[in-house]
Amino acid sequence: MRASITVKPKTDIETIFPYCDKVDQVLIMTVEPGFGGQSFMPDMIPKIWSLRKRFPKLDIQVDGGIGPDNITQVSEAGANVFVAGSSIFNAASPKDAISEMRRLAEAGLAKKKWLNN
Ligand SMILES: O=C(CO)[C@H](O)[C@H](O)COP(=O)(O)O
Repeated sequence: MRASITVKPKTDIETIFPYCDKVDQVLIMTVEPGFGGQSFMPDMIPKIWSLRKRFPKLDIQVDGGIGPDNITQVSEAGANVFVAGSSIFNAASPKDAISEMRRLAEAGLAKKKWLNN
């Protein structure tokens, strides 16, 4: 079993810091939870940086409007688990969309930018 905490957009990331060493994963919502097809909220990116710097081994998941246009940004910030609905199911080739996002995410994570920012 894996334990996880989910953080909604209006919740400060610092609120959960005391519990992060007790869970396997934190899900940072990048839209208000409710339904697919919403626009990614770029102002959630600093939460990812902040969490990754403090917890280098934590799984950090992002959910909401994730696609090829923003997966580089969120992976460079330290997100390593991605929920993508519309960007895959609305793509001409879902298979190609997944491959491209996987490539971009792996490249973003490989930079380990959070070590220097
Ligand atoms: O349910 C959601 C929010 O509550 C998710 O955002 C959704 O499942 C993912 O879809 P999309 O990639 O279209 O945002």
